[in-house]
Amino acid sequence: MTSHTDPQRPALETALDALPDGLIVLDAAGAVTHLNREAAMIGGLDATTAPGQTLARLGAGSALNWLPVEEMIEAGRTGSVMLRGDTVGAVLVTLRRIATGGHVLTLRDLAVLDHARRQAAGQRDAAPFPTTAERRLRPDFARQRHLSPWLDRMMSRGERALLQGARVIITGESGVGKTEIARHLHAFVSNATDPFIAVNCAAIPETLFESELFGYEKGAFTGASTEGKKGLIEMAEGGTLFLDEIGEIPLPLQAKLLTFLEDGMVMRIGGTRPRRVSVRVISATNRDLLAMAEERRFRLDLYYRLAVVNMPIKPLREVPELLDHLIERFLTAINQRRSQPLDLSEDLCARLRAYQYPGNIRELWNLMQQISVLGDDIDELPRRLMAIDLDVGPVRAPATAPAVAGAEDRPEGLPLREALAEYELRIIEEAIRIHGSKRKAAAALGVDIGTISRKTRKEP
Ligand SMILES: Nc1ncnc2c1ncn2[C@@H]1O[C@H](COP(=O)(O)OP(=O)(O)OP(=O)(O)O)[C@@H](O)[C@H]1O
Repeated sequence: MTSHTDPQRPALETALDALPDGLIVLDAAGAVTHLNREAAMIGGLDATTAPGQTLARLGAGSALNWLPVEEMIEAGRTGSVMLRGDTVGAVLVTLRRIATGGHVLTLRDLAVLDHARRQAAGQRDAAPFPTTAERRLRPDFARQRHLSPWLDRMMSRGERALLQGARVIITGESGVGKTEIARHLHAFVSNATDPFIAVNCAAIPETLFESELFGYEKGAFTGASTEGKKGLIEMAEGGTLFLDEIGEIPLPLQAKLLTFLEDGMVMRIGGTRPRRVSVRVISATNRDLLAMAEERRFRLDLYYRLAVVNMPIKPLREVPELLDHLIERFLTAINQRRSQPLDLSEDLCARLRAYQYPGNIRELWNLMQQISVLGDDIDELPRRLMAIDLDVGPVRAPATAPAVAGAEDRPEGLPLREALAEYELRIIEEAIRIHGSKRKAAAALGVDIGTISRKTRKEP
């Protein structure tokens, strides 16, 4: 290893930061001399303050319990040990002594090794495996449920439903975390090796839908593989099939999906023999499926097969306790990648809290990454954030109006679309009442004044 004054060091550090495994080097006194980016990610460690610290001090409050490694060093032992943490999962740490009298530690995330093992065994996954940075950003649902009784109730509802074998549909605006919730529900009821197959129904071209979902037998059509191919439903055998954006599924395919949901049998294209497949189905949408059913664009019988239990997820702007937590969590994640920690000014924090996030959690993460790049430069920061009038203050949804109009929440006797319009009007009127003018209410709700005027105009 090179010393701090070695001119080669920046190049070497860059190379160490590109390693897929975590690497920590300790000197003979047990102080950290090097800690690469992956080690900071996997271990939840702060790379900026690491040099010179002992593992015991550095590890206090980190994502992993480092005690077994400290004990090995103290006992003069080397070898491998498995560490665990709340949000990190299992990490294999290997300790070796080096000629300087110090130690080198490598950190390998077991989830990555397990994924590689399954790939080698031919059990391909539909989605590429996320990087450690992405996985470290995965929601800390235990903490979030503690902070938000509403989220806790909703998650418990989903967990109970799956335990009882009922199908769940997760509804809510884009970016509220429907996919993450589906992943959590899957993990809650499955073994670690059970497949979770996420299908984005909006992303599959209509012509390929049937073969992707149901697979085909060899020679089923020109261009078909000579081996035939399992569809995504079969790939989810023994695990969970997550049908995201279910509202986008083409009508003819809806009938075929309905048949599968009713009898659990899959017929590949060109096949003659149906196969029984045992999968749990979770679906999600940001569309109003009942309104689509009224317009004959979504089959009502399919809706009732999929939506035994509904999990309506609130937009981020209506869950301020989660917003604060996420700002903090994303800031920590950003700082793990920076050499100089990002310090958010009070003004910027207030803006991040007041903003209405039409793109929800995805937009918050995107904004925070932009801020990390642009710094506190007012001229450069996204205009939508800087246009907020902080004197007006944020409007959260009035307590009288439910945040998401779930089927069970709608006023007696009103069709869903009218019920939604009525909720919207209530929220707007409440904002006008709180802020005293339509202009201020528009600013607080993050819409333009024209929208407020139009929606509050009384029909003759
Ligand atoms: N509870 C959460 N805590 C932290 N990050 C979250 C949480 N929920 C979602 N995210 C992050 O926000 C982004 C959007 O989440 P996700 O894809 O689950 O939303 P979605 O509702 O499924 O969106 P879409 O409807 O567009 O598919 C992802 O980067 C995800 O990791």
